[in-house]
Amino acid sequence: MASATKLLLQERVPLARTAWKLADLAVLSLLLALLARRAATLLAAGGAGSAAPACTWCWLAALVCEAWFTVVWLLNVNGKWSPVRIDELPAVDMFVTTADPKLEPPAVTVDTVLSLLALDYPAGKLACYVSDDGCSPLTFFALREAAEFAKLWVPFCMKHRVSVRAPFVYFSSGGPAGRGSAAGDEFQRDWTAMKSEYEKLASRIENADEESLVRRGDGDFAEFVGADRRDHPTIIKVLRGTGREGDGDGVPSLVYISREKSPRHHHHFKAGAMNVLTRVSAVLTNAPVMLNVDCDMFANNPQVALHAMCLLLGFDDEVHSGFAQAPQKFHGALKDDPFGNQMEVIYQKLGFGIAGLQGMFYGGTSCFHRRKVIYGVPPPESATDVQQPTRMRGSPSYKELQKMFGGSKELIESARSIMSGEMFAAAPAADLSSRIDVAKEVSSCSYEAATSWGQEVGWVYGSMTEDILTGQRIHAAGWRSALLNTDPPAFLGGAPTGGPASLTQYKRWATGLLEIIFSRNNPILQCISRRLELRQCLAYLVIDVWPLRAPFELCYALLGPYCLLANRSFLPKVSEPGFIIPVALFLTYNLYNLAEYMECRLSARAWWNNHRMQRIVSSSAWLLAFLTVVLKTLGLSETVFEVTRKEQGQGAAPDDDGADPGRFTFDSSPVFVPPTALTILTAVALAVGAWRAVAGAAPAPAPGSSRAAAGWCSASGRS
Ligand SMILES: O=c1ccn([C@@H]2O[C@H](COP(=O)(O)OP(=O)(O)O[C@H]3O[C@H](CO)[C@@H](O)[C@H](O)[C@H]3O)[C@@H](O)[C@H]2O)c(=O)[nH]1
Ligand SMILES: [Mn+2]
Repeated sequence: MASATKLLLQERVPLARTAWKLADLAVLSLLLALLARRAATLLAAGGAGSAAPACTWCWLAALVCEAWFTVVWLLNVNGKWSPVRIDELPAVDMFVTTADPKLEPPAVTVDTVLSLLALDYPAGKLACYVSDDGCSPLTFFALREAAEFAKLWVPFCMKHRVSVRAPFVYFSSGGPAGRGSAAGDEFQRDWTAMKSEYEKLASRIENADEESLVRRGDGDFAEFVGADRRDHPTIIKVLRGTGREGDGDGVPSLVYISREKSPRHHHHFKAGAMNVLTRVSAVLTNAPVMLNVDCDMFANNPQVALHAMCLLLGFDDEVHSGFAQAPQKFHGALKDDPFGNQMEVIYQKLGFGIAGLQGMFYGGTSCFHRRKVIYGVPPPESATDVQQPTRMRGSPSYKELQKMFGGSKELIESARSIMSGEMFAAAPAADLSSRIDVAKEVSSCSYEAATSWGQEVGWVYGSMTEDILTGQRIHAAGWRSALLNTDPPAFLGGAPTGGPASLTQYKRWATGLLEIIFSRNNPILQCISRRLELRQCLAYLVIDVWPLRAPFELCYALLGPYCLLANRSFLPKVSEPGFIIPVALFLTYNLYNLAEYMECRLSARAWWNNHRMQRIVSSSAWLLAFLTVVLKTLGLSETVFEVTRKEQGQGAAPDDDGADPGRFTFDSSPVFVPPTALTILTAVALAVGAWRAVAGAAPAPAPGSSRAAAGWCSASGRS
């Protein structure tokens, strides 16, 4: 039975068929009546011989046959009597966010969207929604073209069981040869045709020009005329799908959304975009499961949605999988991780460790959520928990729902159905285009005013790292999360290349994490007042304190040069017995670290690169994040989400100028000032120390102290 409390990996849902059962019985009674009549006639004929049938043996034979037919009918009735529903997979709404056509080329977004449309999952149960915070006619144009291309691409992927369904990645990974058993003539032909279609698509997207698209102003682009990305009404376009069943050609629905923006309203960056996606999809398809990916995170494993269902439906108790998060992995990653942003060791060591506590953090992308979890519903057995807000208990009234979800009647009705826990509800909307007005209503800037959106409902506002904050709220409600670790990896994305982009990303993360610490959502408070487990709370703190590490590390890094310059020491001297302790610590700590990299099958070079980046990040990105949040707290500045630049097929080849893409580059950003200053200072101090050691070898105490300090400075790996 489908029940809210117990969902299994497999389900038997009985179907009601009363009318059919009555018909079964009617036929059966008629058959029996026929037999009775015949038997009676035969008996009568045997007795009186009066109204004897024309042919007795014929009647006898007929009786035997009809008796047999009755038996067959009975067997059939038995077989059909208690059927169950088959093919019970819940619907999934898939969200893709993009924010800037320059930093996030539309071709990248298109690749991601196509990989989602071609997932191995019933097409009628998938719908893909793209949020475009850039309000870009180019992005819209690219998606419109992709929607056409999908009609060829999806059937091709299904027919030939294509393994990677992001076309750019697929076609750049070589020719059709050696693609499994299907590599026959037909495959060769289809492959060549498809490649040429894809190249046409890519060049149409590449050559599209914003001005002429808008100037031509053909119907589709009318709404983009004069639209400023920071100030424009909502644009929603149904690119595919006149209903839950898509267009009936086996390709899921696709909807483009550029939410309303106005300078008078804070748009809350990605969190705001996700909340609009949540509401728009609620009034269109209202799937009980939602997947979200960044625009550069394509589905690398076409079965990922099926795998996710194993986690979402497979536990005896759904509390174990409020959401299923796939590890962030990167495609075309640079060799030996020069910018320390592939996070493999962090994922395998810390991530898998946390998966053993209350569960993996929500990472902002590559995650399947239950919609009701996003709506703030606590896990079943805690429904009566005293710590839950009253309005979450039982079934909330219309008024309560209105306070939480806002004024849209349609949204409230859809939320009610979701909160009841029904995973297999029937499709609400027949024709997506017929509900655009409702969808626009719920995506307006003012819709969230005086509702729970951004607080207890949806993606939580108030941190640049909205993912960690939102996941933490879910854990604090008592849910656990599951790790979706598939082989091949579920999703692959791009890691930023280059020093500046990488440090900007680290700075944003650190800023957001510190914002969490300084807010009412601080994990310690959540642990005390809600259901965030203590060890999970400590796990959140491991990353939340990133920016707080900066002042301490900076201070420690300054001690070395200071001691060298001032000819003092902050470590035991070589001659002292305590000297062995820092040396042993230094060696053990680094060996421990190196061993972790070895165990994750990474090179010593990768270990060194990561170690180096850690020191750079700490004295640059984390330090600046620390200062940014201090300024924000003092009300002197605002924090801003700086989008990471994405490149198509990144990491594959060196830059145009032939430079090594792993080489560390700088720009004029203030983020580089502290580490550069520190490096210069250390170099000077080392020179002074060395000079003193050589020139002043006579005065007894100095050399030991300088050497120990110098050793420690380079030991801490600062570069
Ligand atoms: O105003 C905005 C800003 C960003 N985004 C989207 O947010 C996503 C993530 O942005 P990106 O610049 O790629 O950030 P990353 O640092 O790579 O993202 C990681 O960290 C973010 C939190 O800092 C999470 O939101 C992401 O999901 C997670 O992958 C992208 O799809 C953007 O298009 C928006 O939709 N609106
Ligand atoms: Mn990203």
